[in-house]
Amino acid sequence: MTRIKCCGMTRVEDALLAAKLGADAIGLVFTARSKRRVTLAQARAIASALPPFVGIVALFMDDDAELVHEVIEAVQPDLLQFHGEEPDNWCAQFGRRFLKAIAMGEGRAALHKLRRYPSAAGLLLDGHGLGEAGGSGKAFDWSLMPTDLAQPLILAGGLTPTNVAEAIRVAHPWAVDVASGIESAPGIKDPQKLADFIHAVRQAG
Ligand SMILES: O=C(O)c1ccccc1N[C@@H]1O[C@H](COP(=O)(O)O)[C@@H](O)[C@H]1O
Repeated sequence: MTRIKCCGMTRVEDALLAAKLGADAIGLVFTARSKRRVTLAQARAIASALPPFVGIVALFMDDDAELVHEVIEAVQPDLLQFHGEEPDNWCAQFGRRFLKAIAMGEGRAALHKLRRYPSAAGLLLDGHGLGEAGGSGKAFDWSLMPTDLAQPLILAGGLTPTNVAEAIRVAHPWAVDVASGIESAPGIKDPQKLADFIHAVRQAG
């Protein structure tokens, strides 16, 4: 079964709907580089409303360690996600499980970076280019998804209710991660797209 993370939640009602429809995790974005950035107060409200067994992932992109510490203290996320050029030892300094995102916009050239994160609990392959922020709706060539890595791989970038089944068929990821493909505006989730996305993933197996 392919796990599902719905990223860029800014409203309690959207996070609750994702949980009700069967999302395994929701993502909260804290980096100032995002249109989906949440305040600590928003994040706390979403985190405390979520039912049990739905994970909370806190996303950063080349941010100060101080911000990461503040979020850990205030929100108690289950996982951290680092989306920038943070090295493995920097990501590991918080003593928390983390996902490391790799910008696959560079194509095959980005693949060697996957070996640089032995401490990561999982590797997230996203469609954006080096230096660009994620959450852009850009897909990459799913056939580049490696099959020989020990860590679970999460597929992200430009996934939608329409293309996610094909993405799973080609890439066989442990999980899929979506932000813009289930939105009506940045940070505002569309209930129908959310339902269609989760249904499409569950049908794909
Ligand atoms: O969502 C954001 O605003 C964001 C900002 C900076 C770094 C990462 C971000 N989101 C991540 O990007 C993937 C792909 O997004 P999309 O589905 O292509 O819109 C998303 O799942 C988040 O993990």
